[in-house]
Amino acid sequence: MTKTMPKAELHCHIEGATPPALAAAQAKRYGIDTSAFIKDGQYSWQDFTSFVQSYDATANLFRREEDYALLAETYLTEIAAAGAIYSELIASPDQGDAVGIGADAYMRGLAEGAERARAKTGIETRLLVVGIRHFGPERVVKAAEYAARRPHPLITGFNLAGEERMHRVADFTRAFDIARDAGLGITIHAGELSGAFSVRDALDHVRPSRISHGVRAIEDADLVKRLADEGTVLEVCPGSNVALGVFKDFQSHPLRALHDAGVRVTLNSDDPPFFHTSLAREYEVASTVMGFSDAEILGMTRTAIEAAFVDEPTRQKLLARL
Ligand SMILES: Nc1ncnc2[nH]cnc12
Ligand SMILES: [Zn+2]
Repeated sequence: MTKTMPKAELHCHIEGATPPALAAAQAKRYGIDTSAFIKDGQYSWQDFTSFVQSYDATANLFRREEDYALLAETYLTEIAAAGAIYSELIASPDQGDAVGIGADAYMRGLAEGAERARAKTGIETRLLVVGIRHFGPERVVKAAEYAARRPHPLITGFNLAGEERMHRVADFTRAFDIARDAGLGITIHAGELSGAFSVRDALDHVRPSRISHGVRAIEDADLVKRLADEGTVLEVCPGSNVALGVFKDFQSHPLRALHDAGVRVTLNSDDPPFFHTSLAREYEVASTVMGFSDAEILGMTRTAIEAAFVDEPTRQKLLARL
């Protein structure tokens, strides 16, 4: 029974967590037509490329610092009500620039929302600055330089997301070196749309403590062993993987195989309403469809908090709540 279990999430894109009802309210506020990407109250897309287009169109519905506070407060309050005690949100300074308020106001808004949710529910939140792979290495370096300035105390990590099939991981080593040298936690999207090679490249060139997805590593037994030996934590999103067709269904998903091979795995929602899921549903599916015991699932939550990009006192406080 996972409903009342404590939960933690390391991999959720904040704009990708926008409830369609909130998207509709924002669209009304700004007089934006959403019929191209919201149909019958659901986000509409067919493949990863059109998912990114819907994602970007939704992201553009948030235009003021207060909008971002509302978005973060709404999502964090929702998952706290489902038992989440910790959340890391993937946030893009490029998006703050795209809507014209700049990265600082964008991050301040998200942090304000996180603070409101914490005051109401106790949920602890951190923000991960993300570089967008299909914007190219130079723009990702700029995102890393922004994060390296440590512009907000809640910003504790750096990630790379976007179109995994563009460029090579090696093209982004400078961005990750800048982020790592600034003391930020390092994670990277790999092994989702591209195969095992992209996970190996991530380990070789970026040396992350975590990988967003990483699940295609299952195609290479030696790589699975390497992940287990090195203790790299995978931020696995089964609902996202099935929705995007990375695996055809939950029964074919390698979460059980990775877990039983000793790889440290966690449960995450990625872009929950886009993939018709939620953090609570990921926990429920892990239990009722993938057959994980309550103890195994609690272990995944523990792993998430052990791998969280937080200070030690906060980590200990969170571990004490498990
Ligand atoms: N699943 C995903 N993969 C890569 N980039 C993303 N941005 C938002 N969701 C993503
Ligand atoms: Zn993701």
